[in-house]
Amino acid sequence: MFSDSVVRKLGQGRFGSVYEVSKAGSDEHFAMKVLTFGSEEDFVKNEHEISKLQKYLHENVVRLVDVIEGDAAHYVVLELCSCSLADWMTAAQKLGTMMNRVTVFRILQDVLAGLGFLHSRNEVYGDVKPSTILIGSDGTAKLGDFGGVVGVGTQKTSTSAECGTMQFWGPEMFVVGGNAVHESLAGDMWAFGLIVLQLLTGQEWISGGNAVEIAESVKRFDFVYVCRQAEMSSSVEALLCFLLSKKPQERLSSAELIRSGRLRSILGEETPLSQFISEELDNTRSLIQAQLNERDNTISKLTIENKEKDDAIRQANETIRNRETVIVEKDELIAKQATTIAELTQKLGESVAMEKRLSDKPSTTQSKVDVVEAQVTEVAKDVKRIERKVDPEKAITVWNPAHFRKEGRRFTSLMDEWKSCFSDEITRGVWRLSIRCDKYDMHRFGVIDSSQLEECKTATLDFQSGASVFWLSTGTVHQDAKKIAKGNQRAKKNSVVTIELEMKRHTLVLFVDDQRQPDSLANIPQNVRFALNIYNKDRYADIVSFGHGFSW
Ligand SMILES: Nc1ncnc2c1ncn2[C@@H]1O[C@H](COP(=O)(O)OP(=O)(O)OP(=O)(O)O)[C@@H](O)[C@H]1O
Repeated sequence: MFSDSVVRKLGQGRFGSVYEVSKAGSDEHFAMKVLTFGSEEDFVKNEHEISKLQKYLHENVVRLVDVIEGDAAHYVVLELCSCSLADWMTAAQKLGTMMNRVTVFRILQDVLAGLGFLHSRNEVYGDVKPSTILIGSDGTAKLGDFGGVVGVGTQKTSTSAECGTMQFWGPEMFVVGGNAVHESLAGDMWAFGLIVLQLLTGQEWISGGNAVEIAESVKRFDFVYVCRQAEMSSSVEALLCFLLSKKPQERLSSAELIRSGRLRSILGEETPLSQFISEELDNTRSLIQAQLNERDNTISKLTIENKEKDDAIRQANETIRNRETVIVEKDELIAKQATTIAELTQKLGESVAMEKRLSDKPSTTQSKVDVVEAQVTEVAKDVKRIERKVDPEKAITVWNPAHFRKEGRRFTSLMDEWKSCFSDEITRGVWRLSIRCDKYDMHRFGVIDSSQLEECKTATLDFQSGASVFWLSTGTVHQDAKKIAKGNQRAKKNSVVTIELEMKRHTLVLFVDDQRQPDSLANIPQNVRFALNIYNKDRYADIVSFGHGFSW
């Protein structure tokens, strides 16, 4: 019925919060006290307070409207009052005003009536203080908190946290350890006396920050001294003498005080009540309004602050979420890099192992070198044998044919004589020889008929002898020593010139810098060798590549 209709928070007690609520479907407003229960003990305490409120109906007791029992709290719906006496006194203090005697009288009379009602039923209110006295919408003061109500003589010892504010305990209530004993009605009258003094002087008279200091302050308290200080009338002093006596049995009971009419005679004597009523109600209203405004301001300030805090928290959460995403991405990147590193490390390990395997086999390599060198020696002998047959007049130098097999080999002529080199005999397949000369002047290379080889070696090795079938000389391509190929490009210094021999078709094709030249040679004999021929000192030719080629 009252859910979802909270208008604002009215106050906060030790055992719960109080809210203004509106009743669904009506304009009626109430106060709702939320008494939570975390334990069986709390539950019993709440039930105690509720049962007392249910039991006592009086115009100076706050009216209980309804009780709703939730899973973890009792929702106690009460008549809505304007404020507590404590709120009013604080507001008056802030405005620098004092309550006039009539107001004071009216409030005290209401409180006394409430206490008298409870006391007549042998109940100790147990928590008389400005914050438990509520001012109703018509200005009537009411006892508003029944959590401390106990039957007279009930041996109830409670801690300061449970039973009201220690500043209002009578001196007899203090027992060892800062606890209170509530068993007599006189305790309520002491607190009532303190409220009289506080309302008349606008000041609190019991001080102290902790239980021991407060107990000391109560025991030392001397109302006569206070009355003199505050220049109270003797009649007020006389009244307080019967309320603030250190001996409980000397205090007036609520019934005696009501019967005696002392409150009216002392406080109401100066001005007839009627004169002040309307003025006082106005004052009350403006004070209450001032206080309500202040509360609203505080609430709106807190709302703004809370909103700012919420925004800040939201932003911080957003930043954290973004950072978490970046961290996850970085983690993934690191994981990927770790995998790559592991793979590379494995590959490195494999290549180190391979290197080690290779370096462990020097003897194999060495033996290959030995074989090659032996072959070279054999070939050198061969060459010498051939050279011996050469006509010294027309001597030519023949290089080792094995040179052809080595890419990058450079042939150099140091003397002014022909120098030649012939590859092994070629009978089948496709073969290519690429060569780069410092100058194509006096360089020749091509293929030569094997059957003509001896003649070529012994004769001045001039390809014009007819033994040659194809060659390049002074940058020009020649065929059969006579014919200059048509349309073929001239080779320049450092051009790479390639000849491709195809033994199936018996053709020889020329390339200059990878450009196939139009004029090629057919009818190449069955058995041929590649030939390289240099004339002139300090000339050289590099074999760029030699081996099986591809047919075009
Ligand atoms: N019926 C009511 N109408 C208007 N305001 C109320 C009502 N009941 C309580 N309040 C406000 O809520 C405040 C807290 O009330 P509550 O009874 O919970 O605690 P208290 O008696 O002030 O303190 P404690 O319970 O700690 O002694 C009061 O001081 C008062 O300002």
